[in-house]
Amino acid sequence: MIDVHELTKRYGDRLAVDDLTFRCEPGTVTGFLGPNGAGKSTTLRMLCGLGSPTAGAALVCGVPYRELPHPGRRVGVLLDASAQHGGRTGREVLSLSAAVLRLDAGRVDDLLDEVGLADSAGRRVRSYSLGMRQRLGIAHALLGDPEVLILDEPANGLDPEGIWWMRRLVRSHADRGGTVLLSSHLLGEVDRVADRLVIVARGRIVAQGTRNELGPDDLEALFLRVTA
Ligand SMILES: Nc1ncnc2c1ncn2[C@@H]1O[C@H](COP(=O)(O)OP(=O)(O)OP(=O)(O)O)[C@@H](O)[C@H]1O
Repeated sequence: MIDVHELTKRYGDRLAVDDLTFRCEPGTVTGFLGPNGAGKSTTLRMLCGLGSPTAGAALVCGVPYRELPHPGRRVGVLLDASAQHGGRTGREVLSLSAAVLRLDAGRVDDLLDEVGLADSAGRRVRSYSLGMRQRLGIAHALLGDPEVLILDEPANGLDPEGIWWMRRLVRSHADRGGTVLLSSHLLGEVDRVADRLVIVARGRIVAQGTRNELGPDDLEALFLRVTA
């Protein structure tokens, strides 16, 4: 469960997030859409404890992220796939986090396999392509088998097979009762996988609901209309 309530973030005199309220229920995928600079990443960062709200609340599993006793086992986060240390191998990145989460080593190998990095696991991350970093970031998010996934542009850099795989992964996570909040500029992808949409512009929600609730327009037309 994700609960964003009257969430506001101000940087100096710039209002990046302006009084957002929405909820993501277990068993659903929520697509979080908006033009560049709309406030999506700022919102996701606050949900993951990487920034404090100026006002309002960003709750995951009922509490602010920083108050979760075992966050890696509750919430899987992919915000910036390039944030991993370039001098570590893919396997080292996952093994370090697996040790923190007290997972057995087999989990790392299973995930490397699942994300298609088994053959590159011994290579340093600095030699990875963008798509490979993205796959590693996804493996990292899944490591603790969390109920909530918060993913910022997860398809970034993925090849067509990777995008297909990502869509299935997100869908099956929700179908097993998980909660997914997914930010992306790929409207067609979001349209295929999301149960609900939250569209923001200039820090404010300009539309939210299921596709049916949002009317018959195709998503691109709807997006352009509500964000204009
Ligand atoms: N650390 C910061 N200091 C000052 N302003 C910031 C900071 N981070 C973000 N902003 C501003 O907040 C607003 C929202 O930015 P944010 O990165 O959340 O948008 P976004 O919807 O994720 O955009 P994009 O689709 O381009 O990633 C922008 O005007 C941005 O310039």
